Amino acid sequence: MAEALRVGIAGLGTVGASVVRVITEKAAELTRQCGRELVVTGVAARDRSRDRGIDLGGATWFDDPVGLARSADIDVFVELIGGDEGPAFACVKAALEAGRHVVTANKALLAKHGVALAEIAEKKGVLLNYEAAVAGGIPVIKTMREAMAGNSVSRVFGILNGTCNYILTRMEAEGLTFEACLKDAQRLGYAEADPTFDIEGNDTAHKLSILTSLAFGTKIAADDIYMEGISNISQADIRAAGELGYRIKLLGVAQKTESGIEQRVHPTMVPTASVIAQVHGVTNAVAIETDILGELLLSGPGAGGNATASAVVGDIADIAKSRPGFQHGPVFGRPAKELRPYKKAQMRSHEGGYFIRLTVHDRVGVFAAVAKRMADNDISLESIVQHAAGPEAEVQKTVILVTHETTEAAVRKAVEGITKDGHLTDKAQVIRIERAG
Ligand SMILES: NC(=O)C1=CN([C@@H]2O[C@H](COP(=O)(O)OP(=O)(O)OC[C@H]3O[C@@H](n4cnc5c(N)ncnc54)[C@H](O)[C@@H]3O)[C@@H](O)[C@H]2O)C=CC1
Ligand SMILES: N[C@@H](CC=O)C(=O)O
Ligand code: NA
Repeated sequence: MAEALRVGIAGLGTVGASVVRVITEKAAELTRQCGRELVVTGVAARDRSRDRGIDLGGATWFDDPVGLARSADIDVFVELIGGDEGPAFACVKAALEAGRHVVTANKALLAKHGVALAEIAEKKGVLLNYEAAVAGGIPVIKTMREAMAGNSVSRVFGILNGTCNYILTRMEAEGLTFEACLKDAQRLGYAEADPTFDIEGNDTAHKLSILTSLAFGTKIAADDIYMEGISNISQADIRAAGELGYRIKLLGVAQKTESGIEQRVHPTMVPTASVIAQVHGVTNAVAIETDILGELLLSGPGAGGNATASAVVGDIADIAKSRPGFQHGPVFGRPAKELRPYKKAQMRSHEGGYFIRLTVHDRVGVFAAVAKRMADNDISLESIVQHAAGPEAEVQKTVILVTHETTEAAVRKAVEGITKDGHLTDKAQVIRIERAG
């Protein structure tokens, strides 16, 4: 049997501790599958005395993750610290420069430094594996990088953040508040160390930027993503969506358009009957549309210790099985130096349907004024619903408009006009509708 693969793990939190547990509990099966043992020879974390309920065996403890990254006693360095700079960046770079294979679950790091790190990995002839960084346990990186050779992707989109999908699902199903659902997501180990990254869309954007690069062969451009989170989605939006046959999901979407690549993250109305609308709780889903394969939808657990550890251990096992000259190819599917510059499509030219919820004064002429602003901007309406609006029902009404296909620029202009007309009692809520199978 080949020599054992020596693994160094930095970060022993939700994911790190689960990875150690899986490697320990599944040792015999992993050895059979990889043809060699996986042994954790070194670990680094902040608090040495904490009881994590895991068996670290004879692993050497490092207070400094960079020291572990450079250790001669590891073959693969696993980064599970998090963050796009600081210790995570320093130790991944150090490990690659020292010629160690790297496995990471850190999408924030890859969104910012992925191309530069890939260049180092490719120069050094080592692997940089990151399956856990996008959609947790779903094998979407392997699928896009290895199983779809020759396919040209036109659109990739999905539910990429387990915390947000968990919050939206429970708000709808149980009528709970946003805050209560977020607290539970944190308790269950789904949320980022700073949960604003989840709820404001940054985490989805980080993941989307990686998928965009794999899909279109472009450099990662996370800063060019249009982004809106779910923190201002209310029970009123969820109810209104339901009445009109939609469900609200936080989607990340990357698609080819005539003017470039559109990358956007925002709450989205998807038809209740679509498959993606049936993706509940912490589950993620990624839809990929290509010329050869057609439409592919992958779904599965997107966050949490076990789901994420499954992807991390899969990446380590790939390294255990790899032999020089028989590796899975470049980090982002094409050699890092050959990734093309990313050409951004402006959000104002986005085309699609829109849901617009207006809370208006209940007085003569308001409905007609709203309809006029729509017509002035060439926006044709699929439906208009008017309701009494909550406790102020005597004096205000809710008007919900669903548009046919139009442009973002037209909708923004119409809503600006309606706001200027002075009929609104609250800020207009605009949610994009996505075509989804
Ligand atoms: N929790 C989840 O469901 C998922 C997490 N991820 C990613 O996995 C990574 C880890 O996430 P979690 O385990 O949830 O975070 P966590 O906060 O539970 O664990 C992070 C660990 O890193 C340690 N750490 C911090 N600074 C350190 C330093 N200077 N040296 C050594 N250790 C240090 C902390 O003490 C902690 O043990 C992050 O990049 C996260 O985005 C990816 C997919 C899912
Ligand atoms: N915070 C993330 C963890 C996985 O990437 C999420 O909720 O999806
Ligand atoms: Na994954």
